[in-house]
Amino acid sequence: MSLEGRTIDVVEDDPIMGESLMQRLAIEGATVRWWRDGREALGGIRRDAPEAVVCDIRLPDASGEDVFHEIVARRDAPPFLFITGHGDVDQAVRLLRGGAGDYVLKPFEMGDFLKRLTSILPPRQDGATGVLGVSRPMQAMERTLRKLAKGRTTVLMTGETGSGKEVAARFLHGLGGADVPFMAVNCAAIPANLMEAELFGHERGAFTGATQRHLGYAERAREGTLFLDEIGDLDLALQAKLLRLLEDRTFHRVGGEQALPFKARVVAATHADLAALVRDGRFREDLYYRIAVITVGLPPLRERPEDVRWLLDRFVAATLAETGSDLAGLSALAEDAALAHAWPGNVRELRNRVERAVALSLGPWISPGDLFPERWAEAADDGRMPSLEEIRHAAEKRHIHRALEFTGGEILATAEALGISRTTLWEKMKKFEIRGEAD
Ligand SMILES: Nc1ncnc2c1ncn2[C@@H]1O[C@H](COP(=O)(O)OP(=O)(O)OP(=O)(O)O)[C@@H](O)[C@H]1O
Repeated sequence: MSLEGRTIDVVEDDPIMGESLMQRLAIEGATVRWWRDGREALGGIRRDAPEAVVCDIRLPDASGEDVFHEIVARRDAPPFLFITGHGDVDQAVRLLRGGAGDYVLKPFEMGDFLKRLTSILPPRQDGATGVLGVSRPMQAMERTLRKLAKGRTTVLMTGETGSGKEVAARFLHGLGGADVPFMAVNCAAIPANLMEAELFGHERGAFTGATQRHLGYAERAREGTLFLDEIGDLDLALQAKLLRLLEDRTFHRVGGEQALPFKARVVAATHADLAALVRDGRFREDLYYRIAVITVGLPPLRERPEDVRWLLDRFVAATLAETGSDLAGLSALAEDAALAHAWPGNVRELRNRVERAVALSLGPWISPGDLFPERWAEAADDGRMPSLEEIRHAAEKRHIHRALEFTGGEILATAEALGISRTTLWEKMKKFEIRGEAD
């Protein structure tokens, strides 16, 4: 079994050991990131969600055991392969009991190391990832959703507005395969007094104006998905009814006697801090625990620059095709401006900006001013035409970033891929203020 395409983080302070592990794992086809102390490792592993971690037990600022304990407390924690000296074997055995994957004793033979690492890796997921995003956190999220595809476990999607909670819910729904409905209900948009009848339906004559039987969302969802958006805005009385629906998996139409079976999966979404709403008495604690069993967090777009590029490419291509525009595409400077932007409205904002830019750009290339007209208008100086040199530098910088990402930050491989020497690459990285992940 090869390491082709696997994502592995190495936590090692020894430069020689670190470099040789990086090289060997890259040769095996893995995407590798290297962290040199505990603090760096904690941030990096949390952000990147690798499939496995190779970790030295002794680090300058912490022990590998500390790093492991911090990470293992998280859901979907990757397995650890510890590198230990003879003096640390007791500790390594303790770690194994605590759930670490395995350990190798220094000095070790590379073949044995690779075999052990391969054996602790989680099985490959069927089907390609990269539907929701290409960044590591989004790929990890996709893997989680694929695991949840079968069954009816309730899932809570959290994340800032526009980060893609509904898109992720629809993706999960689509994984189910069957041709069943996805019923989306915006709990913030429906008035509280109408919500019960909307959700559970009503019988004829249940109240004034109920001239016919009406099937609610819960019933129309059949064996599909009931997507409850903005669940934090659900009225307290309705929260009690929703809890009963989830506990008993039955419901009554308003004015109905008969208990009807509820067969759908509930996916709830919120951009609010539900735990805080529970503390304020605005959300039932029992319902909170019932729906938060599996919580999937959508990271804000500003924390995943790889997805900014990927989404830009997709949205620009799609919008050009849809509108029949003859624009050449996004300029390198516009992409840089997009990468520097904080995207408070997340993917929704990105999509809107692209659509507006395509509609308004005078071309041939979409400029930073097309994407961010408000900023362009404010800074008169910026309204000038970029020089050829600026365009060339921006393109070079962007391409070096891409190559570094592609090789997992491996300098030699990046230089080779770009057809320049290692020194030239270093010089350019310095000039463009690019920090290598592995330097
Ligand atoms: N991974 C993605 N790929 C393509 N488009 C996406 C992706 N994520 C979000 N979008 C687009 O961004 C917009 C907002 O997405 P979505 O409605 O899923 O966000 P949300 O988190 O549910 O927002 P809100 O909290 O405001 O309801 C939609 O137009 C959607 O098509």
